[in-house]
Amino acid sequence: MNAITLTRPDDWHLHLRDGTALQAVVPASARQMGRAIIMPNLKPPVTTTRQALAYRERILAARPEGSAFEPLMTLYLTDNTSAEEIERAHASGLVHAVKLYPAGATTNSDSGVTDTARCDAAIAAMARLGMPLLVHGEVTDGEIDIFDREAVFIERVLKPLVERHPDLKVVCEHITTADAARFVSEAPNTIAATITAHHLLFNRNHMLVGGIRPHYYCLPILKRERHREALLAAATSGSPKFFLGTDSAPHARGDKESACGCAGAYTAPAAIELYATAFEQVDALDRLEGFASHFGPDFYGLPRNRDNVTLVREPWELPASLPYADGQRIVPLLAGESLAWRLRG
Ligand SMILES: NC(=O)N[C@@H](CC(=O)O)C(=O)O
Ligand SMILES: [Zn+2]
Ligand SMILES: [Zn+2]
Repeated sequence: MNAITLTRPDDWHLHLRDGTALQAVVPASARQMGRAIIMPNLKPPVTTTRQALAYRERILAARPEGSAFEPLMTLYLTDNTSAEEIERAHASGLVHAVKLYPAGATTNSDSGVTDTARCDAAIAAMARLGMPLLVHGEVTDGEIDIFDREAVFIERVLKPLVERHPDLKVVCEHITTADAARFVSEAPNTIAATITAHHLLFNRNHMLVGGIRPHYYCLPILKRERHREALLAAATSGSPKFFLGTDSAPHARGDKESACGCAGAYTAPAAIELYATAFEQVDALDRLEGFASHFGPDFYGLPRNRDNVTLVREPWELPASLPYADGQRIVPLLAGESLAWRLRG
């Protein structure tokens, strides 16, 4: 096969930042994706509908001329989020989900939730309104090994949460383990997951063997090969519970190549090509369209995109770096390396 045409994909987990960084990264996603669920972990976080709508305007203004890219906004859940704020968000028609960051789990999560019991009223409102809760599923307990934090979160936090709120729609974001893939597969249809391209392509050896490679460092951290294989099996299974979410998380080169480097892989410039590479490894390119373009909107209750994109088998090299905020540069994942598939146009 030398070309594949798909319904235009959407990105159900994307970081666009703000200010000049936003200006630098929006065109990459807008070129590929019809829509994207926009993460609210700005500084300060997007905790109110008003902030989300203002942020949406800034994203719209950063789109290239003629782009129809549609940002789907989210709120950042805190211990103090009220049921009224959830109702306001839902009534806006422009805020599509609410994001749960356990406090301290990842980049800009200091204002996150300390105990989900404190958010019961807000979560009950979401369950009632059919608004999905998007979960960064890692415990933050210092005693739990970083490679175990997702599996422990499922047992300690997620299972009790969905038992308390059986109608709640949940997206387990950027899952990285066989444990999470199994939990989602066996759960009711209210529970789905996004999977990043980098977790489908790489394991922890890629990050740590032969030198430490900071551009592979993201959270949840890359795991063992058996977990990568389980994720690839889930993504290519044809199950509508698993869909595309890049977790493209831009950080300036100096913040990544550092003694204490930031977590996040910048994958937006080659997102669909990276997914195609992963799917082709297991001869499952015929399953890419469902994962990339159908199952996400179906879960969120939105229409599928009506236009198409075409991927062609045409080797190309990712740039070594790209312009970023305030004269800084950003290094995309697989910078300087070659990919077999290229998005046409
Ligand atoms: N994935 C990451 O490693 N980083 C994300 C935060 C997140 O999605 O957890 C970021 O905002 O930089
Ligand atoms: Zn996260
Ligand atoms: Zn993320």
